[in-house]
Amino acid sequence: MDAKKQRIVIALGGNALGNTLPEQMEAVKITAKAIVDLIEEGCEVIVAHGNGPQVGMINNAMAALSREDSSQPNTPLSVCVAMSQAYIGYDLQNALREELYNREIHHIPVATMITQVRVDADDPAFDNPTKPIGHFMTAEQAKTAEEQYGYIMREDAGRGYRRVVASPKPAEIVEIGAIRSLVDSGQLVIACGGGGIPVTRQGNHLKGTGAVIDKDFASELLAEELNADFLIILTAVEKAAVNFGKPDVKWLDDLDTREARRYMDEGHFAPGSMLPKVQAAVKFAESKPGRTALITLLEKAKEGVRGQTGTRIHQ
Ligand SMILES: Nc1ncnc2c1ncn2[C@@H]1O[C@H](COP(=O)(O)OP(=O)(O)O)[C@@H](O)[C@H]1O
Ligand SMILES: NC(=O)OP(=O)(O)O
Repeated sequence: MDAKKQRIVIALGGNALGNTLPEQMEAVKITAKAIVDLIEEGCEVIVAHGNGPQVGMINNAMAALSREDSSQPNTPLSVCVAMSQAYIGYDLQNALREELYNREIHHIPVATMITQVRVDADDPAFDNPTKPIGHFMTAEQAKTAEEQYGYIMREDAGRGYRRVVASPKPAEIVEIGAIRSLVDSGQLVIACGGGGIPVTRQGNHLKGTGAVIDKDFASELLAEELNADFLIILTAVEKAAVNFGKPDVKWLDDLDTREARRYMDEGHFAPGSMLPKVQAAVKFAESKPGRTALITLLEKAKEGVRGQTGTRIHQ
């Protein structure tokens, strides 16, 4: 009998998708290779992804349209998240299909699930926007965006200014039943894109809400719900570090959740970038014995699964 396949939820970060339309079309080719490598290793893979640059771009375009044409009401941020899921899912599923075919793998259909994620209407995050979206701006451009459009702008880790929006925690993946059916039938599923379309429940009605959920937390919930063995967060660094950016930087290979919590308390992981990844990794590792989270570079995913690199977080 075949050994049980390792079930892996992969969370793709910004470098897996690029910042512009042409960049994304190129980036997804490399991303698809890394994902299909894992399938060839014998893993069952579910793909989730971010949308920060894309949802900002879509939101700006829709706002410009409504400024030009007063008959066009502005598009809610939740609808922009839905648009970003479809746009990114389109590029990713095309690239994955092509890569599977290039390797003569014809039996795995690829599907993108438009995914709604319920959040709590009373989540305190609605009163404290923290999630950076869109492109980076200079201080001058940021001031103009604040004055002209009422955006809330924040400096982002020495890289420039970005708009920030509310980022409530994911409470429930609405389409989890459909996702599970597709995954269990052997399909390669892209789900919870951009953290999921944020909705609140009003009786039977799900109402879109103006926020962008962190894809690290949504991917963690997806991994728990699908009873995954592994949560892999693919980003722009091979490992998480303590004393990041300092001369005495120490790259982390293997951490138990107590050590990870200690490093978080000591402030080693930047909020809005590495901190949510480590928080999501710890939550997943503590959700059930045997579950492991891995943070590594997109290009190192295969070596990471083999235990050869990345930061592994376990109980
Ligand atoms: N302690 C740390 N160890 C490693 N990287 C860190 C740390 N703190 C902050 N970072 C930064 O976090 C970045 C990853 O976060 P982010 O750019 O938000 O990722 P993504 O878009 O892939 O979700 C890394 O590229 C690195 O610059
Ligand atoms: N939604 C989200 O977390 O997007 P990024 O990963 O691009 O920040």
